[in-house]
Amino acid sequence: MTILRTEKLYKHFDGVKVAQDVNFSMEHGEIRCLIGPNGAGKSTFFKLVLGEHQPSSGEIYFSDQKITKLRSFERVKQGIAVKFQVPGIFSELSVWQNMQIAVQNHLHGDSMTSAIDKALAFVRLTDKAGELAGELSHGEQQWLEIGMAVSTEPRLLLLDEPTAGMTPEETARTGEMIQELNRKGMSILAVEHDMEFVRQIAHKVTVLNFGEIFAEGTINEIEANEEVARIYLGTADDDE
Ligand SMILES: Nc1ncnc2c1ncn2[C@@H]1O[C@H](COP(=O)(O)OP(=O)(O)OP(=O)(O)O)[C@@H](O)[C@H]1O
Repeated sequence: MTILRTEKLYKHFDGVKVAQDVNFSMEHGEIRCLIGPNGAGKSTFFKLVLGEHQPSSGEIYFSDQKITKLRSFERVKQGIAVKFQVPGIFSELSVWQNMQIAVQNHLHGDSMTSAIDKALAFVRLTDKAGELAGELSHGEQQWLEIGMAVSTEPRLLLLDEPTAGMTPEETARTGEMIQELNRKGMSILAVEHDMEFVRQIAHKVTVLNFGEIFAEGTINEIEANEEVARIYLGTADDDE
């Protein structure tokens, strides 16, 4: 059964096509990585899924329910969460207060407290609950955001470059976190540039180019695809 599916999705900005006939589908329980050159339309695709952009045409289905016309908050209620690349934390508030903001529209009282405790333990920030979010390291800030995104136990988690700016250790830890969430049943769609990280987590990879699905397959298939290498990975021999 699919968790996310798009049908002939198109998005134009003033005549410029940024999503073209995108027929995307991923299964429940899958970790999918979305890769592609700068400007390929990866963030736009996320925003379409989240309802931050309306498609020019086409449909979006979440767990077989059509969500194309739902507003963003309604999609969140259905079980879609996101962690964008640009930090969405309030640096002058504490780690706990940030978590509270993420959860308060969904839970109250004891259930809110226990959801926050659980999420903070998961991202290993329990000891830092009282610290200002702005004083956390870059990696910890990213994890706080992951904690905020998963605190409501979404069924689908969208991650936009979750390891950007991280040290190799932080990147490895983030990969483990994603795999742990996935073992608990969460489906994950991640935009990622770090191919080593993609190899660590992805069940399958989708390559976008000029708003179109250019290729799809396992990481081995994608890395062996010379056309992908030419447009993106920069490893193909162009000299022939
Ligand atoms: N609101 C907008 N108005 C007009 N054009 C836009 C808008 N948002 C994105 N675009 C254009 O759509 C194209 C796809 O952008 P998008 O940010 O989705 O690419 P991306 O694959 O996420 O790139 P990157 O890897 O650099 O983040 C780009 O040409 C961009 O300039």
